[in-house]
Amino acid sequence: MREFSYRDGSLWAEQVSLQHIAERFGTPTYVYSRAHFERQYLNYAEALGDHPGLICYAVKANSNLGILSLLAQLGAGFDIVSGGELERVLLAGGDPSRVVFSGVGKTANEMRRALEVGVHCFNIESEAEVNRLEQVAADGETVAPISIRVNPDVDAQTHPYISTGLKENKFGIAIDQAVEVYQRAATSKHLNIIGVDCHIGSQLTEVAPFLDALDRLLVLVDQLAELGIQLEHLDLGGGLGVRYRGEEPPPVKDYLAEVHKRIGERKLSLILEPGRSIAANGGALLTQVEYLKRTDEHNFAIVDAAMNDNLRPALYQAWQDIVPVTPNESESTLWDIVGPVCETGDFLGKNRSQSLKEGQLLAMLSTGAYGFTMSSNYNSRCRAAEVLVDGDKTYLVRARETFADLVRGERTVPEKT
Ligand SMILES: Cc1ncc(COP(=O)(O)O)c(C=O)c1O
Ligand SMILES: N[C@@H](CCCC[NH3+])C(=O)O
Repeated sequence: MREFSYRDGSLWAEQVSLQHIAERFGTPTYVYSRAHFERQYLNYAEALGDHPGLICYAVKANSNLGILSLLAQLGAGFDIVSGGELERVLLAGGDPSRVVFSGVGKTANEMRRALEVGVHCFNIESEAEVNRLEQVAADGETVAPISIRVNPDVDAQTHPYISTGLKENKFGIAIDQAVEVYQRAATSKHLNIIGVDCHIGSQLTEVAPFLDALDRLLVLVDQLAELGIQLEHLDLGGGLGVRYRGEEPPPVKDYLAEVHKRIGERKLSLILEPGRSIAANGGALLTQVEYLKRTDEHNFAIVDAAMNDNLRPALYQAWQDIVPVTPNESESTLWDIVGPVCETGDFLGKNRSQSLKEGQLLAMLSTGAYGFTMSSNYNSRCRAAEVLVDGDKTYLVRARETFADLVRGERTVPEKT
């Protein structure tokens, strides 16, 4: 996390101290580093080299308009999974012709809107979806560009909840049925087959599973070419994993060098949909210690951020570093760092060695991806503020929610008559 570092005994994001951000915007607050997002995106774009291709940032990782706009300004493409994400991309100035639309449950309305704005491609996940998209395109007297998401049945060797490329997962079309679905789609004058895609899982720290999937996809690409179905692109889905706690993901350029070697002379452009590796280490969740509570079993530090702000520890038992904004020299003890939500599973970190005081500020690191986007209002908690740091400037890119936001659209009912 190069952009988050200690200076003069305190933690900074780029040229702004987190202490200053907490004083100005309160806690809990997500803090993002613009430089990190830009560097990570450009790392992918540069690794494409002279090969044709498109980096479609996975909006689900962090969909704040500030983040999407800075990526749009760099010419990024976007991978979306809902109509809401599409509208965010458009509002942020993203180019719809660089958007790929993934997801197993696209509604007819979402398809219509995506056709209207001209997305690059629909990543189709089932035969039923082929039929629905064909109908929507026919009704609109247009042609929908499509790719079929195949499920290559490879083990991504990641957490089972974020593994998506095995036969038992709900995603994609089994690779041994893909030819049949392509042939069916090829009969339609309202569908234009342009690609193939897959996504085998997230937080992969080895390239081998990606390359296994690629090898299987290339067999399919060649088979389709023999049948007269020539694809223009191959989309390998999400990006590499990140370092949360000692993981060492390989450099993107090594990964893409292997990919290009395998694609060889085929006239295929490459699409990637990285989310986590662009966003995760560009964010920190700032929180304040409310209470210290010691029991016979445990020391609990109750902080003002909770599972509704960052669900990853509760959902995946994920580890993310929690560090003091201003470290002190006192002796450390083990703490469970927990939130105020009424759930035993509401923790941010367990058995963390810290020297803590009430009122102290902590930063939960590596929370730029799947942090705010997975947050909720559980326990009627207002969602956190989001602040983007750019050098010595700070932008409040999402105001902290208020009680009025919490109850917007709700109403009470009259007394029973
Ligand atoms: C279809 C698709 N593309 C891209 C991504 C982003 O993956 P990652 O954040 O691991 O780069 C995901 C999420 O895992 C996904 O489901
Ligand atoms: N939400 C997950 C990643 C899921 C990716 C979505 N396909 C995480 O926080 O690790």
